[in-house]
Amino acid sequence: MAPIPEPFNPGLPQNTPGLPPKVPDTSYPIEVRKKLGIYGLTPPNVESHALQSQRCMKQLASKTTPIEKYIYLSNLRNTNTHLFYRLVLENFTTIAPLIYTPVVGEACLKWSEIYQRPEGLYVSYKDRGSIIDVLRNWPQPNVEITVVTDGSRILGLGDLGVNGMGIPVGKLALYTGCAGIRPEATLPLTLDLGTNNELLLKDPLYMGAKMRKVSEKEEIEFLDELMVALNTVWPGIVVQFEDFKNPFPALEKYQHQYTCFNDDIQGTGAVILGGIINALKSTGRPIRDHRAVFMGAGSAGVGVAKQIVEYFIKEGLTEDEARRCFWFVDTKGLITNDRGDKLAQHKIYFSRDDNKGQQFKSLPEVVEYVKPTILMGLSTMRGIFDKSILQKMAKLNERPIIFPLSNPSSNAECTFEEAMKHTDGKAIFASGSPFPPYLHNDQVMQPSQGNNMYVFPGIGLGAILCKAIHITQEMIYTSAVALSTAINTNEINAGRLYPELDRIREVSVIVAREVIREAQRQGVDREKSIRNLSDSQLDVFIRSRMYDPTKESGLEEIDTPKFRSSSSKLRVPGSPSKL
Ligand SMILES: NC(=O)c1ccc[n+]([C@@H]2O[C@H](COP(=O)([O-])OP(=O)(O)OC[C@H]3O[C@@H](n4cnc5c(N)ncnc54)[C@H](O)[C@@H]3O)[C@@H](O)[C@H]2O)c1
Ligand SMILES: O=C(O)C[C@H](O)C(=O)O
Ligand SMILES: [Mg+2]
Repeated sequence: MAPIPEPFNPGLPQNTPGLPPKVPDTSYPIEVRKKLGIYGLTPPNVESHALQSQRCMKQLASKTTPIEKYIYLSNLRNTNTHLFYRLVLENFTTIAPLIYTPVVGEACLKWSEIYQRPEGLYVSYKDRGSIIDVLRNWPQPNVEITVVTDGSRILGLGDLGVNGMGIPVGKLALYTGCAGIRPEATLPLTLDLGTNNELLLKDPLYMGAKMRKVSEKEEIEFLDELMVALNTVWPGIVVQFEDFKNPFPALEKYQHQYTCFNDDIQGTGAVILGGIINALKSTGRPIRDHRAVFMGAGSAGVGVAKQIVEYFIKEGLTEDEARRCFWFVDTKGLITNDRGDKLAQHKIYFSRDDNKGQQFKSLPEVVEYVKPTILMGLSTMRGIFDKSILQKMAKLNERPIIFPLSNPSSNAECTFEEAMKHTDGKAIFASGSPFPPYLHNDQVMQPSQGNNMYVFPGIGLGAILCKAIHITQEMIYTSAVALSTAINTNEINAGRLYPELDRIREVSVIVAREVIREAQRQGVDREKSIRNLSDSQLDVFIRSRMYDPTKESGLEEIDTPKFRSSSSKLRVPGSPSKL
């Protein structure tokens, strides 16, 4: 494997291709420094992890803008990965918004300006016919998971072309942070299929091809080659599709062929179902009496509603009754069969046929007509849940469910403060990006964050560990139910819909366990040796496979057998057979 060409830096040791880099880490004992041949490259004192963290958090605090903090953390991840992840795990609620939404959105917008080094792999349309050769240039041999985007719909920020690389990088940092996938087993992948963003096409600093986005047919032909190439270089690799403008064709085509899922349709569907199960319980209203208005009928909106339909059916509604609990609004208004335009395929399932010829052009009209109990925002439209809509929701409902889910924060349909103020604290709330707590009538109200980061790390980890052949719809659904049960009594009493974020590793273990169990029930697991483990043994097994940056000694560099992937080489505790 070819190493990533490093710029000449006389102060850094040479790395061995395929092995973790030698990092002059100030916590390494003297013997380790000597064994690694890096003795003398660090100041003499051997520091504790706590002291290192203290210095880093001070340095982080000294950066005045979010983007400076993002750049600082990126540099740390690239120069001392274990220290970076120790910091992430100790300070998850502080650091997640800096490496993920919302700041990753700003980083993508400015990617051409802030770019310093390769952090993932770029595959271009002109590489078709030889995609596999580009993949083989990636220096890590044991890749187990990739997050792939074409940058065409980055959060709610639109088409950012190859500047979208921040998203695979950020999602995979959460895979490592939240689910303990080893950093060297992750591959951030960005496809340069062109861009329709005029500003980027004119920007001399833009680093992608100055060509318009290829056609849908050309895109799928390219993806066909990519999927074969990925599975040839890293057989069984888990592929997470992310932030594609039109993700439906790829998901339909590949979900029964490869180990893959779409995070925006399926991951989001699962995380919102997990939260809505808890929200519905707090309204005390029977399920069949709920009416949901969805602002935005894209991949995320439809993905979320379909997942909730499945839940309503399991709770006793017929499919038709369940489907009819949903009203979708897009740029043209309420989606109806007789609106007069040709509906995109994914909108047809929820299109209304009971509007008696009436059409509703705006959200206020739809809210007036439907009298919803649930308002979901996946429209990218900042502020569309305005004061009058929120007041109306509070008038209609004792506890209105209001989920402004668009990312980043600058695209949210309303803020937590707005939701609390205009519903007099009655809203049951979750947003895609984090908001600060809000003081209402002397009570500190805590917002919930309905972001797919609660499930995708556990789904990926589960799929890797059981060596899933496919990631089935049932595995996705199960991840949602697992998430809904992961919340504890204290969190429920504090009004939360999701577990506290600093318990995210525990949550990922629960999600991974249930995903593995579902794969086993469906017979799509290739790793049969873990079938007989009890739930608690399975949890021990999962934890044993999770990367723990506090346990890394530095000797992995010279101790090849320890350079491992999550799914191979280690023994299952209590299991006689080697995996
Ligand atoms: N919270 C999460 O975990 C999560 C997950 C996935 C996506 N999202 C967010 O959801 C948003 C949408 O993502 P998507 O993948 O569905 O995008 P998409 O482009 O597929 O869909 C966007 C939808 O919004 C509608 N829309 C846009 N402008 C509108 C307007 N002015 N009035 C009415 N409707 C309008 C479009 O018609 C479309 O139906 C993004 O902001 C994304 O960040 C959040
Ligand atoms: O990236 C996120 O924060 C969530 C989601 O995948 C999105 O596209 O907004
Ligand atoms: Mg996304």
